[in-house]
Amino acid sequence: MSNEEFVIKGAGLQKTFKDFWGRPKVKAIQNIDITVPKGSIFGLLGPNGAGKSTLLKIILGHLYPTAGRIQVLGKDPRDVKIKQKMGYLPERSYLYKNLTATETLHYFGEILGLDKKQIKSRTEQLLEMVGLKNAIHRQVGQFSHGMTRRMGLAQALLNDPELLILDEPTAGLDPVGCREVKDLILTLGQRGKTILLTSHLLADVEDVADDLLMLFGGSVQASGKAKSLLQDQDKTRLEFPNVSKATLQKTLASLKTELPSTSINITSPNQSLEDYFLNLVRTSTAKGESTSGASAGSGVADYLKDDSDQSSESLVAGDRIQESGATKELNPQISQSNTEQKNSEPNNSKLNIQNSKLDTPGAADVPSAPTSVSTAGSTEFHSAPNSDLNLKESNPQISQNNTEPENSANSDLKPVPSNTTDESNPGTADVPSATTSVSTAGSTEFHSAPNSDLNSKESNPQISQNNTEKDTSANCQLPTDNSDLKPVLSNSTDESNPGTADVPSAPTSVSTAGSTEFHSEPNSNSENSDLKTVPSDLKPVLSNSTQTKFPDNCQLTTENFNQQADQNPTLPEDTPEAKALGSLPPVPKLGLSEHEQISIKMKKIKKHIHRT
Ligand SMILES: Nc1ncnc2c1ncn2[C@@H]1O[C@H](COP(=O)(O)OP(=O)(O)OP(=O)(O)O)[C@@H](O)[C@H]1O
Repeated sequence: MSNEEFVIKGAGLQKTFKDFWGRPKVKAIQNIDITVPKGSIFGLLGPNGAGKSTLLKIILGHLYPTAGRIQVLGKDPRDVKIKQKMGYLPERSYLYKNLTATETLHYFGEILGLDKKQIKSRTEQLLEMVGLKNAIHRQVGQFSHGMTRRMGLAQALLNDPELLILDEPTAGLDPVGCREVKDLILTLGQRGKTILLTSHLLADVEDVADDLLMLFGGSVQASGKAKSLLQDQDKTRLEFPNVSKATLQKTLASLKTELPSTSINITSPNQSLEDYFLNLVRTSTAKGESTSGASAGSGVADYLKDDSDQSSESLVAGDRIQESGATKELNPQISQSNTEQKNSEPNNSKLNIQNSKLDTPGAADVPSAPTSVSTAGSTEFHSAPNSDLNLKESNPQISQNNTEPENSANSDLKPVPSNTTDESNPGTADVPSATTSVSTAGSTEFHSAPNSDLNSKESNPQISQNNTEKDTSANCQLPTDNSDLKPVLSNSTDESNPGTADVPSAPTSVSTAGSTEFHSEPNSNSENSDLKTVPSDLKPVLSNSTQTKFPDNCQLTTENFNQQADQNPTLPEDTPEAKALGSLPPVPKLGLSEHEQISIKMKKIKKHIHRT
C-alpha cells in the first residue's frame, strides 16, 4: 500500500503509563499495528480499558507512544499542519455552556481560521444538518446530552476534515439521531472522507464500518474487513415473498434430499426494533406533532459534499433515512451492513446475490462457499456450503454487491418464489450437515432440524415458536393472514381512547414532558344521553375548544364558580355566557357566604389592578 492509500499507519505501537516515580504502571496498548485506508470507515472496538482511547490519543498527537511508529495523513501526528485536516469528536464534548449553538460554532470557526463568511454559512448548514436548527440561539449548557452530542459533531465537521475521528459518536443519541449519524458517516465515507470511530454499540459499528480492529487488554485480537470477519461461512440465506404451501413443501422436499431436515429453518423475519421505532417517529412527524428537543437533521451540509460527486445528491442523510428505512422495511432481516449501504447503487435490481468468498480473489474456485441470494426487498434464503449456488463460476456477471439486474444472472435463479429453492439447490451438495435457513419476508419462519420429520412439531424441536406454530401441522403450513405479524404502529388518536374516558366527547390534548403533543379527535359517537353540554367557559380545567359534557346532576361548585369568576371578572349581562349562567342556579343558592362573595370581589379587584 503506498503512502497515498492510507491515512493512518502505525506499527509496533506501545504505551506504558508510569507512576509518580517513573516506574511502569499500566501497559495501555502493546505492539499494535494499525492501517486505516484512505476513504474507509474504520471501527475500533474493545471493552472498557482495552486501550481504544489511548490509541486515539496517540493518533491525535495528544499522547506520545512509548514505542513504535505512527504516521497520520503522511506526517507525524504532532505536526500542527495536519490538525487542519482532522476533525475530532471526543467522548465528552467540552463546550462553553454560556455560548449559544451559533456562538459556539463561530468561536471554533475563528480558532480554525475560517473567514467570517465561511463561518456563517457553515454554521447554518451544520446546525441544520445535525437537527439543531430550532435551538440555534439556545445556550449549549441547556442542551440535553443527545443535543450536546450533535453539537460536538457539528463542531468536528466545521473545518471539513479529511480525517474524522469519532469517539462514541452515537452514545446518548436517540434512535433517530443514531440513524442520522450513521447515515451521515456513510455519506461522508462515500464522499471520500476517512472516518475512524470507536463505539461500544457494536450494531452501530457493524452498520457502518468497512474495517475493524478489535482490542483487548491493549493488544489486537482481530482485525480485517468487517464483511469477512462477520460473515457466517457455514450458512446460506435466500429471502423471498410468501409462496404457496405446495411450493414451499416442494422446496423443502428438494432441500431434504441433501440436508438433514433439522438443519432447515423457516421463519418470519422480524422487523428490528430500530425500524419499528423509526417508523413510529416518522408517522408522528408526518402528523405534524412537535418537539422542543432535537429534530431530524437535514441532509449533509453542502460544503461537506465532494464537488466531484454532486450527482449523488440523493444520498444526503435525509434521503438516506427514507432510503434505508424503506430498504429495511422491505427486507427486515437484512441488517443494514456497512457494505450494503455504502455500496448501494440505484436499486433497479431484482436479484441480489452475495457470497463472501466470491468477493475475494480466487473465491470462484471454492465451490463450498456459502451463498446468499436475495430478491429485492423480499425474500431471503440460506443454503449450505457446497450447494450448487456457486454462482460466480457459472455466471461471472454476478456482482459482489447484490445490485445486478434480475435478468443479468443465472436465469434459473430469478426470484420466482415457487422455484427459487429448488433451482438454486438441485440436490448436488455433499455436505448435509450445513444449516439452511429459509425465511419469507414478513410472513413465515421455518426451522427444521436434522433428520426429523417436519410434519411433527414434537419431533422437530427447532421449529420456531411463532406464527408457524399456529399451523400445528408443522409441514410448512403458511398462515394466510399475517396481520398479527404486521407492525401495528400506535396512533395517538387511538390511544387517546375514544369511548372509554369519562368525558368521551372531548378532544383531548395531551402533552408529554417538555416535548411532544398528541391530539385526538372528538368522539362523535358518544352515546351517553344523560350528559348535557356545558358552555365551554364553565370548564376551566379543559381547553376552550373542548365540548365537554357533564351529568345532569352536576352541581356548579363554589370552586367552579370562583374559577369562572376569575376567568370572567366582568361578565356583561347580555352576553351568551351571562345568559347561559342565568339558566344555572343563582349564586346565593350555592351557599356562598358573605366572606366568599367578598373574596370573589377582591379577586376581581386584584385582577383589575393587575391588568391596569
Ligand atoms: N493517564 C493514564 N494514566 C494511567 N493509566 C491510564 C491512563 N489513561 C489510561 N490508562 C489506563 O490504560 C488502560 C486503557 O485505557 P483506555 O482509556 O485507553 O481504555 P478504553 O478502551 O478507551 O476504555 P473505555 O472504553 O472505558 O473508554 C486502562 O487500564 C487505563 O486505566
